[in-house]
Amino acid sequence: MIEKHCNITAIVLAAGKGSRMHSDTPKQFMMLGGYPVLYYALKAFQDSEVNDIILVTGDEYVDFCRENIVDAYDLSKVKAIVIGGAERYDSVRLGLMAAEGAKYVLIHDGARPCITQKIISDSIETVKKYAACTVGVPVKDTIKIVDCDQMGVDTPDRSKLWQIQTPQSFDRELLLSCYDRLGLEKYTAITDDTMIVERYSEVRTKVIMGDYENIKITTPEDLKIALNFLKKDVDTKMVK
Ligand SMILES: Nc1ccn([C@@H]2O[C@H](COP(=O)(O)OP(=O)(O)OP(=O)(O)O)[C@@H](O)[C@H]2O)c(=O)n1
Ligand SMILES: C[C@](O)(CO)[C@H](O)COP(=O)(O)O
Repeated sequence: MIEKHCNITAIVLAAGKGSRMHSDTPKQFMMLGGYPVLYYALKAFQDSEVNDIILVTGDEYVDFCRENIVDAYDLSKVKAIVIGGAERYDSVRLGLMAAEGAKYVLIHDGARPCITQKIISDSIETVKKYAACTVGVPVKDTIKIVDCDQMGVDTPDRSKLWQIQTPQSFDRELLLSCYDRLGLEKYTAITDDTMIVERYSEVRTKVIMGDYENIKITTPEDLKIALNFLKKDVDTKMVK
């Protein structure tokens, strides 16, 4: 049975250092089209059917986020600003613990500003049915497995490969129980939350179509690409 009325919380991650961006300012706080990168994801959730937003950031950026982003843009659904951890999954765990009362959580990279309302509503509809869901897109290029000398080892069948994005959406109790089983061990190879659910539960994650524009800003050229994707929305907002 699909539940209609339950608390849905977005957990927006913004505690990374952005080492691959090579910028003094973490990428989520860099300006893009007149707004901080992080603003776009928060605004998308503010305008969506999620009830609350938990923002996870570095301890030195809590005041900055509150004053310059949450209050400045009247993002009233942000119920807490939580201090993150060393790895992405540490930050998720801390956000998850703060999302008390949520039946479902949508975990999203603050560095993915091009998220759409369709992605959010499709994720909510799907997590209610499957308990674990991620958005992604089928890969367009050939993917090669290489060894440490960068010599080709194998070429997986592309028809089975998807590039995974966020939000990743879960029944909160399910994800919490998987994080409990993960414990405090350190795994550098954990790059998303669906891996944790695969490893520590029997639940299979439903993968749904995201959007090729829902890119993660990781390296400098991504800023130019995202700006193009966002430009029409930015122009519309600017004239309001
Ligand atoms: N300890 C961490 C690491 C990452 N993130 C967040 O997770 C998202 C995806 O991570 P990534 O792109 O890897 O960001 P960084 O860790 O900042 O980048 P890098 O790996 O280049 O240092 C980002 O919104 C980032 O702020 C986080 O909240 N806490
Ligand atoms: C969660 C993620 O965005 C899905 O593509 C990605 O795995 C995050 O990886 P990162 O190394 O933290 O950027």
